[in-house]
Amino acid sequence: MSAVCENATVISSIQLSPLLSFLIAVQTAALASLGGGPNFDPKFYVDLPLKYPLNVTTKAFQTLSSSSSQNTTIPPSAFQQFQNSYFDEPGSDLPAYTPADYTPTPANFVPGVQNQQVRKWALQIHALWLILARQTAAIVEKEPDQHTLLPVPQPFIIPGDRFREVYYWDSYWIIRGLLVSGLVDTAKGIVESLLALVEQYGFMPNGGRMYYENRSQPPLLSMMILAIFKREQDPSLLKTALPVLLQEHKFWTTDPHIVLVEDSGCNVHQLSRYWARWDSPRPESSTTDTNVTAGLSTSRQKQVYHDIATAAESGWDFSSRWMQDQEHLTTLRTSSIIPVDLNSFLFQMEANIAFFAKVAGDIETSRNFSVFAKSRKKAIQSILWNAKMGQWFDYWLPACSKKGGIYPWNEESQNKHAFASNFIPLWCGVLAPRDKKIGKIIAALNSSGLLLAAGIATSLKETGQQWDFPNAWPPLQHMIIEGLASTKSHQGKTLAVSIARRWLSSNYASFQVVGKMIEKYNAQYCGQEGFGGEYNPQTGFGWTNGVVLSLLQEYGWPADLPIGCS
Ligand SMILES: OC[C@H]1O[C@H](O[C@H]2O[C@H](CO)[C@@H](O)[C@H](O)[C@H]2O)[C@H](O)[C@@H](O)[C@@H]1O
Repeated sequence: MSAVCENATVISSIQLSPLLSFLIAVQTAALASLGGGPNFDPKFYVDLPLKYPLNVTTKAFQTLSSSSSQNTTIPPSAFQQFQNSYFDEPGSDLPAYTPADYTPTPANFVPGVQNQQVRKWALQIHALWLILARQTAAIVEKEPDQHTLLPVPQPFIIPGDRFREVYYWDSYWIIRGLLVSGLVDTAKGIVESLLALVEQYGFMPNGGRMYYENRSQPPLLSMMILAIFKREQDPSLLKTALPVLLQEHKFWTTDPHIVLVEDSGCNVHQLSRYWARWDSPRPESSTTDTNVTAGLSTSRQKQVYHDIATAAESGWDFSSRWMQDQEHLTTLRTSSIIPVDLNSFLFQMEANIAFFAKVAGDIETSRNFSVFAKSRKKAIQSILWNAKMGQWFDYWLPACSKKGGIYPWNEESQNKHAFASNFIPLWCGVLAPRDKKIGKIIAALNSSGLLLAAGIATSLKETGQQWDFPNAWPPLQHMIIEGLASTKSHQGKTLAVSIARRWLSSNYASFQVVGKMIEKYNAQYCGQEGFGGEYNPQTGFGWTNGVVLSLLQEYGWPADLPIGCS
């Protein structure tokens, strides 16, 4: 039988807009002129709003570049002057906004929190929504060639710091927190904005910037809608969202995201992978990516750029999870991997669509999606589940597929390293709450080495990348805690409470020292922030706040239980 091998893969890349091409040139010039260092952030330059039309600004930049002596380096003072004269501050096109549904002390707020210190902290976090709420300035729609921002119809909550725009998967935990805070209309507004973006693009971009149009992020839109429905029981949002979710589902289940794998019993399964439509440096990190691929052949560079952008689509940018040698970005293989979490999220999306369609009275769609969910569950259990090890593993596609693009299955192609993602299917309801496998999964999690004093580590490998050891990310904690709690296992439920308490203690202790909430923490040591990756740790922080409020709502905090690091 003839085989199709990896080097035959075609990456179709979308076009870079003239505005982005220009801002990348500015970013490159800024690095040369101002020098690098830990505070140089390439994203800053592609977020700069232009004061004047693109042709005027480009001309001024050309004049500045050609007037600088010898090579291309512009003197720092001249660069700074150019920046001040021709650009507004990044984020100035996203004015702050006070959500109309905000009150400083919401009714029935985290009722189970009896400890007054913890209640005070919860209210401080609640107040942070005011700092993180934004709306699109009217000028963005009026002058689209001067802003990289994607305008959206409703105000939204940003993660914080350098993340000045709306993000896809972050919004799920932000919405969970907003619902605890009683900001239901704000939560609905975010969903309305995301639905508008999906209608425009056919998928939800990574975030609200032009440079995120080449990829998506972990697909949690249907979960945001479900969270609001659980609170409000109003079917109207489900009905409006249904056709848009069908569009999103198509994006994830057609070429190039769809992958076919034949199991040992000759059954062919459909699963999905991450795949960015991009084979150049990411505009927001162009100078960084160019550095990573220096010295590689052009075709290798394109492949690495593609797998870098694809890792950003996974939300895990970057991690040894996607690297062939567990160490170097040049060995990323992200687009040749079938991820456990992505397929579990899609199972959840399919089950949600089946439910939403039933509520909307569209019985045929509901039946079809129940079948899709059932088939995906079967595929997850056949290709990704490992009965011996009691967990699910990502499947690394063998280099060659059979004719028809069908990949063979073999156990060695499961990536047996410990990652927090190996336990995400529990959250997505892939198993029934009383499934016999649950005991084994809890044992596997307990012996994985990932459960540490201050949370669940992302992996066991310390690569210096942010989605690796010893970093502990809020969404991963929350999904595993809720996954364990959703089982009928007493042990699972007890473990969920224990992880939640340690996580809250660590976030609390850090907040008492730095006065801020951080995007990621250190799983090893209580109260310490995370580190590594291509940017400094960011504060704010949307999903961190959402997870804390959601856990406090669920578990409360007894009056006599101390919080913080003991
Ligand atoms: O600028 C580098 C990368 O930054 C983002 O990724 C990280 O922050 C996001 C916002 O909190 C989060 O969703 C993601 O999981 C983080 O890794 C961005 O999403 C990337 O696309 C971008 O390249």
